[in-house]
Amino acid sequence: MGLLIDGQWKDQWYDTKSSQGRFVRAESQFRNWVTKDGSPGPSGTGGFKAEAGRYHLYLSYACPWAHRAIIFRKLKGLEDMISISVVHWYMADKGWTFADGEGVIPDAINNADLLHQIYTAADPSYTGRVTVPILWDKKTKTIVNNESSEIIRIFNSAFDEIGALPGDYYPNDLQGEIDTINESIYHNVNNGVYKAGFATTQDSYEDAVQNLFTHLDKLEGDLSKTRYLVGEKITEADWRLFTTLVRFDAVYVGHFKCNIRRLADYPNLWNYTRELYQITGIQDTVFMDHIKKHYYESHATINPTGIVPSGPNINFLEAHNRESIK
Ligand SMILES: N[C@@H](CCC(=O)N[C@@H](CS)C(=O)NCC(=O)O)C(=O)O
Repeated sequence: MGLLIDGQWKDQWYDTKSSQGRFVRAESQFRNWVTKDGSPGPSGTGGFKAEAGRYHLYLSYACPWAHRAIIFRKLKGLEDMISISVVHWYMADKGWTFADGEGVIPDAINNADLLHQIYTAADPSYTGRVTVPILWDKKTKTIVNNESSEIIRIFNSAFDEIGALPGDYYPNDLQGEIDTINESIYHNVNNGVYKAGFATTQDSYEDAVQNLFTHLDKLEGDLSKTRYLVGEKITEADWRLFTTLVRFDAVYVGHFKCNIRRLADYPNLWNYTRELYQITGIQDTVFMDHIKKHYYESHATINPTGIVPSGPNINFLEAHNRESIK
């Protein structure tokens, strides 16, 4: 684990000393948008028109943020239009790499061995974390965007006129509600598990884990009343929650010590997770092997032996009961 400083790689773990043991996630820095006509999006500069074959996604199958992008590429049928590379699950002193391994898809665009080479290819003096996902423009040879919440919005609509599948997961009339739910779930659940797992003091861990379960309990209640987070339609908010829930019992309960309850102990959340998992194509986006090996092997400060637990056995294909909830 490390970061780039003025384009030079430095191997260092997250600094929690300056934040009293709390884990604070850094902001993503590349914030341009691909749009239908190449005009600028909500942030950054223009020049990135939606074109088949022009863009490439750098992914990790382990990472919940990258998983959002994999899901939207699948839901919107963008697989022939947007090519991908997939990093190795093991992230250590060199950061993410393209070392040989099952499921790894080498970088055929920039021929990088290490993911940080993609950041310096875009900006030779880049300072910041080297994260996935990354949306790369083959034409101008730069990073368009490295923020998953924006990459999924790009995929949701920018390619609609050039052959993307129908489906709007961020419809106009629900945007306010989706944004509000996202904001809470991001801080308390998506990032909440990391705040518990990466805490380096007992107090910061306890604050984080209690807060996480307060919010999971609330979501359990909400999902007893509505089938999806924003009512009867699956939206972006559901997919953003899904990538954390699908990892919960396999990784967050054990490795991140989020063990007050398991997902399997929440009837509504667990049925809801299985329903989303069973939607056409979604199970092909879940790589449990990369997920478990990444967390348990890569975080040496949390799990120094690198032993990956054998269990739990989770059957995401078991029938769910969500049709009964309207
Ligand atoms: N805000 C970013 C976060 C992405 C992120 O933190 N990805 C993790 C993998 S799960 C990563 O690449 N971490 C490497 C690091 O922080 O050095 C997003 O949502 O795209």
